[in-house]
Amino acid sequence: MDSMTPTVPARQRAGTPNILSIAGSDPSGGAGIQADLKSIAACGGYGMAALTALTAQNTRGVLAVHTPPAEFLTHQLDALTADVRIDAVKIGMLPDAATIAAVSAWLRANPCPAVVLDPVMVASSGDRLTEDDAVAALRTLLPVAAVITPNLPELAVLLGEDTATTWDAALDQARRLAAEHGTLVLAKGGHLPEGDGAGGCPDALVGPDGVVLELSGERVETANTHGTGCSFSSALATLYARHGDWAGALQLAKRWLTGALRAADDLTVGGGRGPVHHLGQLWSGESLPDPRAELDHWWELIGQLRADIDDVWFVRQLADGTLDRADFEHYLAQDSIYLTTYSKALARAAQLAPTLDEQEFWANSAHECLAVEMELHQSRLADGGNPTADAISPETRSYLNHLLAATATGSYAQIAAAVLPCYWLYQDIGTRLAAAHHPDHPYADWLGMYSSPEFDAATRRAIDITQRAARQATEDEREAMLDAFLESARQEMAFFAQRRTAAAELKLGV
Ligand SMILES: Nc1ncnc2c1ncn2[C@@H]1O[C@H](COP(=O)(O)OP(=O)(O)O)[C@@H](O)[C@H]1O
Ligand SMILES: Cc1ncc(COP(=O)(O)OP(=O)(O)O)c(N)n1
Repeated sequence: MDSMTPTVPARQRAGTPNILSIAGSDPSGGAGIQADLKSIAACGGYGMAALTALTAQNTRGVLAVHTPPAEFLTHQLDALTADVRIDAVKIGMLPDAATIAAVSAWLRANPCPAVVLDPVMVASSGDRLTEDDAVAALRTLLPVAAVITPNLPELAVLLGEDTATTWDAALDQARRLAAEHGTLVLAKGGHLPEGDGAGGCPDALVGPDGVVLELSGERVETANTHGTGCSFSSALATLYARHGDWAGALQLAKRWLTGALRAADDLTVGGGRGPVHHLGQLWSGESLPDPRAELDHWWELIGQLRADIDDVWFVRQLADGTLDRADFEHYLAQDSIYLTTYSKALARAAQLAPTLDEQEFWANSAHECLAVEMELHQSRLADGGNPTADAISPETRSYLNHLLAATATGSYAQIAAAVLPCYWLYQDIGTRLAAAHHPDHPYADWLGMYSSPEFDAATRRAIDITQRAARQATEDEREAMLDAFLESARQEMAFFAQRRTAAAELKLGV
């Protein structure tokens, strides 16, 4: 049978991606293609499977392996390429050299940029899944992969070395394997001995030049870890096909796998090492792993606060144009004080930014903040601006203290999260107040600024940057980001709700 349809690159495809697993069968459902299909489904892909081998296996071990003729694997693969767009491929158990040759020939004829190769050799029960003399053939297949996902013993066999006993040694081996084959290597710490110095179950995506992304995963207390390697590699392929970014896909895959391990003991499958619960998170109502979901979730968390802001006297009166001029000028004076410190937080984000692009965004924002907004504010102040520290209201001081603490001690990701509500809430309110924006509105220029396409674009960019930082953050750092974001949102609310104080009135000559 001829292969007729070229494999289509996977990057950022709209809709559900088609993911092909080329792997062996585990009738107990915890590893092999059964685990792959469940993982693919749980991570939002359409799963397909071409079988390389049938094992007689349960949760205690592998009793027998039957390998169909390699030509029949070629028939399966050709049947798919003749009909189905394949967005990513996961390769698992390849029992012998003939099977490896068939997969290699098919991939040469149908190149796919999104191949995750899990070089399965020995099941954790100790049973061999690949013939000894097939290891050399397996090495020749490695360059077709975008990512290779060996466990520590497999990593060592591929290099012809001893198994790493420390995380640093594992990272070094992964880097050398990546350099040798021009791929990324996912170093997995699941097999690290206790006291190796890494703690938990770390993973790292490693390229020829070193670590691209390192994740410090917690070790979940469960005996049910059968098929973790199969499940992880399928999740990685699926999430890459959905989002087009290996580091982001790894973050999501790791979080999903940790959730599946946490739910593993809810299942009762066999008397040995049982499977992880691939669908546990979906069944308990969690949504699909999605990099956009993190900030959507944050936004939902402040849903009530956003609704409450619309009811704040200041916002209501601003919208209907009845806001007293003295109240508006008091607000502008406080905002001017706020903006001088806020721009310093933006400048600090520029200083810590990991890319030139993000540095430029934050630096421009700091400048805009001072030059454009201050000018607008000061032109409207009765005394021409220049508020002094004496005039700071308790609400402004509290917000500034929060920002100062975040910039003094927080990481780049935390600072991004802390400055985000000022963009996002103003853009949100600005969009709704745009309905009140007509040339005769007493505060038309102010309303116009926060409902402009430029401010929308800047807000979108700040959200995207924060989202990317959240995706690459550790679990602890993401929590700190959320805390910073929620606190800034609360401070925004208090800022809008503040009333003129006698001291401020005196200073501002109201
Ligand atoms: N008990 C556990 N808690 C958390 N993560 C685990 C646990 N066991 C395995 N993992 C993770 O599962 C993934 C695959 O596990 P590993 O044992 O390294 O590979 P394999 O299943 O291929 O032997 C790794 O990310 C590892 O950190
Ligand atoms: C058919 C089949 N393929 C692969 C494996 C190995 O799976 P893995 O995810 O490495 O998990 P453990 O076997 O280590 O639990 C398998 N057992 N069967």
